[in-house]
Amino acid sequence: MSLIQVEGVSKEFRINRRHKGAFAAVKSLFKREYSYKVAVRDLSFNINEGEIVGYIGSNGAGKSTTIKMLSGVLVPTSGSVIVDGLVPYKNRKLNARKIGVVFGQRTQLYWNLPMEETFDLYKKIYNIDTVQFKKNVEFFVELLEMQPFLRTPVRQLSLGQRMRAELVVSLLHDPKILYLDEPTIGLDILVKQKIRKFIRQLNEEKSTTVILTTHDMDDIDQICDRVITIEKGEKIYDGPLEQFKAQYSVGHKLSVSFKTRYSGVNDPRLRVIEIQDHKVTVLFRKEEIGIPECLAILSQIGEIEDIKITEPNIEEAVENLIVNEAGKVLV
Ligand SMILES: Nc1ncnc2c1ncn2[C@@H]1O[C@H](COP(=O)(O)OP(=O)(O)OP(=O)(O)O)[C@@H](O)[C@H]1O
Repeated sequence: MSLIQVEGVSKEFRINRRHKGAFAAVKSLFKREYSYKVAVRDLSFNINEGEIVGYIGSNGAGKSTTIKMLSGVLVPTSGSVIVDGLVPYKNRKLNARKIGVVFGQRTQLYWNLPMEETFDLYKKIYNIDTVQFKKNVEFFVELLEMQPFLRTPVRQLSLGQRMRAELVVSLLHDPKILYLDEPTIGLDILVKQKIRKFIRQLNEEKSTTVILTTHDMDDIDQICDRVITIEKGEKIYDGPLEQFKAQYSVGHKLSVSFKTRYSGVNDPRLRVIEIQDHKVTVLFRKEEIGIPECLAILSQIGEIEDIKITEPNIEEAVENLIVNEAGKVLV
């Protein structure tokens, strides 16, 4: 049976309607008016133990609302959520022992305490066995290279150091599932790489199931095996990352600079997307035409000075998928 089972889940928020003016404020004391916002609609998916799933979509698509229902913070309006045999909102305490949560924009750390003492505090909160605790602290501190700043108060840590600390406190009690909401937001590329590598190692060594929401498509590319895409509250894709990229990417990009002015190419497999004097950029699909053949065709136009090939990009694939789906709705 799957570790996480989401079946026909919807979440609707009731929003207080406010009218302008003093009279309207008085009137609203007697008669409240509401509007409703459907944040998630008829959502279903299953996630097995040990999977790393990227949960992606545009701003306001419903990602955080889903994670909050999985972690028991929000109650679904309809449908069922079962996490490791429990209904999260009905068993918040038990569920909390099975999950770790990191929200990139919110902290679980204590400003004035150094990490060493914060770890001790979490040991008490979760009542973690001493042997398990020591083993975990050692393991995480080494993997995330945290030794140099264990005794520094949190308020003096950099954003990257704090994010590593957030990860550790959410993992000290060995949760089966880790929910990560924008874990690399605002970090420099070196720290991002460190965190991505850590998440993969965690998954390999402890089989932790990871659900990651992010707008950074490199996170998805480098961490996840499977992608679920949600748009306007509805699931629009669920499958392997590689299939997602192959199905929705616009293709490889090839930019060629000529010694002389670019004079035009006529092959349906090469889609010209940009022309600048001596330079042309074309899109092509590797299934239709290989790079050597592309270059052979382009070299007939003139002498080539420089080339640049860009791999399909997952960001474009997401945009493409959303445009496709919007088209379907309109038809
Ligand atoms: N407490 C709330 N009350 C009313 N509406 C809400 C509430 N929380 C979320 N919403 C609305 O539900 C929709 C989904 O929001 P949600 O935060 O889940 O999106 P998201 O995919 O996480 O977006 P982002 O990528 O911007 O964080 C949005 O339209 C949002 O405004």
